[in-house]
Amino acid sequence: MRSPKDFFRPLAVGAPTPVREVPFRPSRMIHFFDPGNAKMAAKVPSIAPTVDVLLGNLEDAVAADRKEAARTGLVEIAKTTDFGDTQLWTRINSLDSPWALDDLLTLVTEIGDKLDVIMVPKVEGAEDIHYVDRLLAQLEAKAGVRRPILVHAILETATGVANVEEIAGASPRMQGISLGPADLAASRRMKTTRVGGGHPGYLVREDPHGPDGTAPRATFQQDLWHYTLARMVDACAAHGILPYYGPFGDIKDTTACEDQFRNAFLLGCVGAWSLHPVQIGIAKKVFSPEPAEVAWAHKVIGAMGDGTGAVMIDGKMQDDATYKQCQVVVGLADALAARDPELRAAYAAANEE
Ligand SMILES: CC(=O)SCCNC(=O)CCNC(=O)[C@H](O)C(C)(C)COP(=O)(O)OP(=O)(O)OC[C@H]1O[C@@H](n2cnc3c(N)ncnc32)[C@H](O)[C@@H]1OP(=O)(O)O
Ligand SMILES: O=CC(=O)O
Ligand SMILES: [Mg+2]
Repeated sequence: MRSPKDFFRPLAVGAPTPVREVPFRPSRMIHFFDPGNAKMAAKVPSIAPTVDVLLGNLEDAVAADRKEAARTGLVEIAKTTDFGDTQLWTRINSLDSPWALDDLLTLVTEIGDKLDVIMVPKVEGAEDIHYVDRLLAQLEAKAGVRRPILVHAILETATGVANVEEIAGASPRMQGISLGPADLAASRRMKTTRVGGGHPGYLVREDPHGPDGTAPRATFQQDLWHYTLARMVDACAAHGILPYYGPFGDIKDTTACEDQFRNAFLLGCVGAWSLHPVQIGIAKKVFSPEPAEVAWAHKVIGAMGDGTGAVMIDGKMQDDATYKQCQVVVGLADALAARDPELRAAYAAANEE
């Protein structure tokens, strides 16, 4: 095992120095597109200004005989598109596939200076991140890439979930983790065929009541993903990296998508994937704190002075802990407002009320 003193040393001579802190850049939606699909690729310049992250997907959803076209397409798009301050990410093929090595070799060599984050699917443990970490350092050094490309893991195997803490802390390149509910369901042998979201069969039922216990008993649908998401959020927070909800596959059910995204937001996630343009606005709405909530947080911070002691505001007790909660909300709102003029105006208006 390497000494902790070496944790922030480059893994190849000439590779850029690893970051000490993951930069917090808004990433409310990671918008997936297939760079080998001409129709989707043509939409990239118009979608780029409307999203926080554009992700050229090379893995699942790209057919085996279209893998090279997707890779080549991404290189072309990265070289010819002005992304402004929108981040460009990619999802490479899984490390046990015949394409992953060429994905990394080609992308870092050709567009390493354009890529912010590489998403690695089906990560099982720290060893997967170590493999990518060293290879990236070698390729960055060879290609003269000057800032380190960060790594994002998808949590989508039972083994990955069992090892989530070590994955989160495996490298200073670790930017974040997304829940991958579709592959995770398969890996765990769960009996859902949906991509994320709830299931009507996963419920609790009210106790028997009424005369002789025969009254109709209400049922309450539960969240299949709560345990994993909460575990993932804790692992990410403990290691100073960012947690995300992944895909919601029922594109037409925008209401349930919004609910699932909001659960993730409330639990600590900073964003989710958008698979279709209709999900972009949902993620933007959900992962931006409500203006009234931001105004409330400012009010608490203002009333708390140096952040210690206890005060009452509108009948609610505030102390050091709620001060910190409010700082989380205000910190996020400030970061989003710096990128999003509409949100900036909405927050300013709510503060003045
Ligand atoms: C479990 C996982 O791994 S999830 C991650 C992997 N999956 C993906 O990345 C899926 C990405 N999304 C898609 O492939 C598509 O959105 C699909 C297949 C779900 C639906 O596609 P379509 O049937 O074409 O949807 P629809 O007809 O509503 O599309 C409307 C328009 O939006 C375009 N569009 C659809 N999805 C996207 C997208 N993600 N990005 C950009 N444009 C898109 C379509 O090309 C179409 O364009 P047109 O109006 O010029 O014809
Ligand atoms: O890749 C995502 C998933 O849900 O599987
Ligand atoms: Mg998957």
